[in-house]
Amino acid sequence: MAGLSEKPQALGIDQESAEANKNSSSNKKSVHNRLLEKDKEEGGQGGDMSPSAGSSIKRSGSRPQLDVSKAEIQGNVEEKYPTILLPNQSDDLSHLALDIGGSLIKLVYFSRHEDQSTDDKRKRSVKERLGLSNGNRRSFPILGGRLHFVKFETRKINECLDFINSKQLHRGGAESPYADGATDGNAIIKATGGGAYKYTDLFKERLGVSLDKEDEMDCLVAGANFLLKAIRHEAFTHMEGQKEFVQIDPNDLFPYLLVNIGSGVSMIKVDGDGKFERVSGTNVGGGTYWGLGRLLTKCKSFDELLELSQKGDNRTIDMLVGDIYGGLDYSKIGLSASTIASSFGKTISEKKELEDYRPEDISLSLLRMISYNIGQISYLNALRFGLKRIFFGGFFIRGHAYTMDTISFAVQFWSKGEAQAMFLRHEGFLGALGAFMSYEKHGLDDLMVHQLVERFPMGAPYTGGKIHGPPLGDLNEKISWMEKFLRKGTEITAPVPMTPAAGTTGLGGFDVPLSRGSSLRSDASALNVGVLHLVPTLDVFPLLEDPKTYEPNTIDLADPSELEYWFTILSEHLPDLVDKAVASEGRTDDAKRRGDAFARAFSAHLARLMEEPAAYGKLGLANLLEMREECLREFQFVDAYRSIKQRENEASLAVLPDLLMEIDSMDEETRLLTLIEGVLAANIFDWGSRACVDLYHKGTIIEIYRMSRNKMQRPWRVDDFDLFKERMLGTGDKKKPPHKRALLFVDNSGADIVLGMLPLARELLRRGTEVVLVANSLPALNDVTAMELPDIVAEAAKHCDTLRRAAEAGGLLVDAMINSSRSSKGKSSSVPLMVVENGCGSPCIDLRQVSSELAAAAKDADLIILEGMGRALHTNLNARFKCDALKLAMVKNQRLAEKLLKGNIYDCICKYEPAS
Ligand SMILES: CC(C)(COP(=O)(O)O)[C@@H](O)C(=O)NCCC(=O)O
Ligand SMILES: [Mn+2]
Repeated sequence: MAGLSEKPQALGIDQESAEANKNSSSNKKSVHNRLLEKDKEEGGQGGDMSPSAGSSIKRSGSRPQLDVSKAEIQGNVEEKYPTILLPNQSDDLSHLALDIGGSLIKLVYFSRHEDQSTDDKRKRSVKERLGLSNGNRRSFPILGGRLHFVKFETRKINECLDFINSKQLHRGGAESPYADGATDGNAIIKATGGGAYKYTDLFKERLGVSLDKEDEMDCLVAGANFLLKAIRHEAFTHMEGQKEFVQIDPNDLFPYLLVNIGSGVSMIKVDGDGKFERVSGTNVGGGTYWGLGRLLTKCKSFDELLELSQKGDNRTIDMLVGDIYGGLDYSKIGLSASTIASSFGKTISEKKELEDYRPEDISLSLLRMISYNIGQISYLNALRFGLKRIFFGGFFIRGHAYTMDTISFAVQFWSKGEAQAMFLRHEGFLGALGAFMSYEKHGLDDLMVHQLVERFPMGAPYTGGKIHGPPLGDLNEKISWMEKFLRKGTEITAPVPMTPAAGTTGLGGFDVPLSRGSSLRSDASALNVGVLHLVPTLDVFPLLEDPKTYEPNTIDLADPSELEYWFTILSEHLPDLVDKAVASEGRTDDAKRRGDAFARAFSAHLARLMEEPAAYGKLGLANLLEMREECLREFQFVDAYRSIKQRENEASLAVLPDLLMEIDSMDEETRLLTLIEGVLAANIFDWGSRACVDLYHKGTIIEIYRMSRNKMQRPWRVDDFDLFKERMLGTGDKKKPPHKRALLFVDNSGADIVLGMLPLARELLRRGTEVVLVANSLPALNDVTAMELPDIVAEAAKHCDTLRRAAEAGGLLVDAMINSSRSSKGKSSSVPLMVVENGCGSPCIDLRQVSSELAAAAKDADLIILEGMGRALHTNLNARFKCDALKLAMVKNQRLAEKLLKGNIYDCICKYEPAS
C-alpha cells in the first residue's frame, strides 16, 4: 500500500535526542551564570573560559567562550544572578545551520547587526521620561542581527564550502576576531538531511568542523512553526496562477497538517511546538516523478523535467472521462468530460511506442498524476484528523507554479471547496531553519511577528528562485557586480511578460493552470526569500483598534493597472532621485558610480516585481516606497535630500515669527482653522511628488507656500474640520477638557514642519495638551527625522515662549538653553513637548512595527494626528484607532485624487474620527 511499505522518509520523533535537548537547555542557564561568576572572580578579562569537561553543552571550541568587554548588568542588580548583557559575546550564538538534501544544500546563517542607533540626548531623555529600558534585549540574545537564507546545488558542494569559508561562518562570521585563526577541530555545525551523514568527512577535511546531526522531521516542524508564527505572510494559496497571502493567527495555528514532499512524502500532524506525529505518507513523491520522468524522457535534471512539463499537453497521455463517454460529461456523479479518469490510461489503447509521445506531454501527465495523488491523500488525512489547514513544503514544490496549482486543484476538488492547500514562502528552508533553532536557546522561538523585518538586498532580483552565487564582500564588489550584470546582457534584468489571463483549455476540473504559459520563465513565479532582520525595539502601535485586521496599505497593488502605474511613477522619478543622491555626496566619482549602481539595482527590483508581484511577499505601495529608501542606504546614500532639507528649514524658520504673530492676532476659531489650513498648505513641500517638484521650479519656497495657503478653500475634499473644532473648542457653553497627550506624526522638513505642524503643536501645548512629535528614525525623501527635530524645535523656540517652555519641560532643549539666563528648568509648569522616533525609514508607516519609544509614548495619548500623503493616505487612511484621530494631507497626485477621492491634484483631506 502506498506510503506504508517503503516509508521513504519514515523519520519519526527521536525521543532520546529530544530528551537530551531538553536537558541541555535547562542546564544552560546555570552553566552560563556559573561562567559569568567565574569570569568575575578572575577579573572579567574573558580569555579561555570554556565549560568544564563533561558539561552536557556542546560548544564550539574554535571560538572563545566568553567576551565580557562592555558587559552590562541588566534588570535587577539585587538579584542573586542578575542577567548580564554581553554585547560582544558571540559564543552564545551559533551562526550557521545546514540542511543537506539530495539535490540542494540549504544554509541559514546569522550575522550580527551593528547597532547603529546612537544613544543621543534626545533618546536618553525620552527613555527616562517614558520609563523605557533596554530590557527586552536580554531575553532575545539573537535579536539585533539578521538571518540569511542561501542555497547551493548539492553536486556543487565545494561552492557551498567556499562560501562558508569566505564568510567564516563556521568560526562565528567574518567579523569574529577568531575568523582567521585555526580551528582546533572541535567546531560544530548543526545539520540535518541525508547529506549531514554523507558529507561528514568532507566538512571535517575542508573546514575542520563536525556536523551535529539533527532529526529531519524535528527540524521541519520547528522550522514550519517558527515561520508560521513569526512571518506575517508566510503562507499563501495558489490557484490558477494566482498567489494569495494568508494571515495566520499565531495563537490559532495548531493543529495543522504539514505535507513534506521530498523524494517520498511525509504527512505530519502538528499539534504544537515539538508536538507532532507522522500520521501518513506516500512513496509516490518527488523521487517518483524524477525517476520515472528520467527513464521516460531522458531528461538530465529534475528542473529540466519540470520545465518540459510547462510545454506539455496531458490529453495525449491521460484517459479523460470524455474519452470513455464519447466526449460527454459523466454528470450524474459530477465528473466533467475533461476530468482525468486514468493517468497514462490513453497509452494502453494505442499502438504507440514511447518514442511516439512527446516528452513534454509525458512530463506533464506524470507531474499531474503525482501532484494530484499527493493532494488527494493529504486531504483525506486532514479529514481523518479534522484538520483545517494543510501546508505543503519540500523540494518537489520549489515554488513551481504549476505544481502548486495542481495540488491546490486536487485538494479543492476532493474537499468540494471545503479545504485549501497552502504553501510556504520559505518552504525550501524549513529543515535548515529548524536545525538552526536546535542550537541551545537563543531566543529565536520567542520572536514575535512585529520584531521581524524582511528585506531584499540588491542581489534578490537576479537570484530569483535560483541558486546563490559567490558572496559579495563589500560595497565595491556589489557595485562591480551590478556593472558586470549590465554588461552581460539584459535577459536577467528584463521583465518577462506575464502570460495574459487566458481562459481554460477545456480540460474541466483539472484544466492546465494558467501558470503553464511557455513565455513565462520557468522560475519567474518562484518567490524570493529575503534577509530577516531581527529588531528587538519594534512594537505594535498600541492605539490600533484591531491590529489583527489592520492593513496599512490603501492602494491594492494586486490590481495590475495600479501596479503598472506606480511602477512607472517610481521608474520616472529615478533620474531625479539619483541626481539628488549624488549631489548629496558632493558629486564625487565614487558617488556617481554608487548612484548608477543604485539606479540599476532599484530598477531590477521593479522589473522583478513586475514579473512576479508576489516575489517578495505581499506587495503594497508602502513596501515599494520603503524599498527605494533601503536600496539607497544599501549603496550608502545616507540622506539624499540633506541640503534641500536644510535650505527649506532655514527659509521657513525665517518667516516663522511673522506667521506666529499673525496667528496670535486671531480669535480662537479662526486660529484653529488657520492652523489646520497651514498644515495642509505646507504639505505641498514634498520632493517625492513629480507634480510638486515641477512646481518648485516656478517660485521660491515662500511664494509657493503663500500660493498654497491662498488656495485653501473649504470645503476640502474630505472635510471634518467642524467636527474636530467641536471637540477642540466645544459648542456654546459646552467645553470639553483638552486632550491629555497628542501624537503628531510629522512629515516633511521645511515649511511642512516649521510653518505647518509646529504652530499646530504650539496651539495644543497652549491648551494644556502634551505633544509628542513622532518623526522618522531614518531619512526618507525630504521627511524630517527624529534626530533633526530637536534642533529645529530649538530654533523655533527662539521665537516662541510656549514652545521653549514645553521643549525645556520635555528635555529637548538641554543644549540649546545652556546659555539662557532663565533658570526655569525643573520648575516649569508647562506640559512637555517631546520628540520620539517612529522606527521607520520610509515615507509611509506600518503601525504594526513601530519603535518601542513610540509605543510607550502612545500609552497615555488620546489624540493622534497623522500628516502627509505617505502616512495618512497611502497608508492608514482606513486605519481605525482607539483614540481620536485626525488625518491631514494634501493629495499631490492627480490619479490618486481621482481614484480615492473623485477629486483633483492639490485637494486636501481633513479626516477626523473620534475614538470609537
Ligand atoms: C512619496 C510620497 C508619498 C510622499 O508624500 P508625503 O508623505 O510627503 O506627503 C508622495 O510624494 C507620492 O506618493 N509620490 C509619488 C507620486 C507622484 O509622484 O505623483
Ligand atoms: Mn514626506
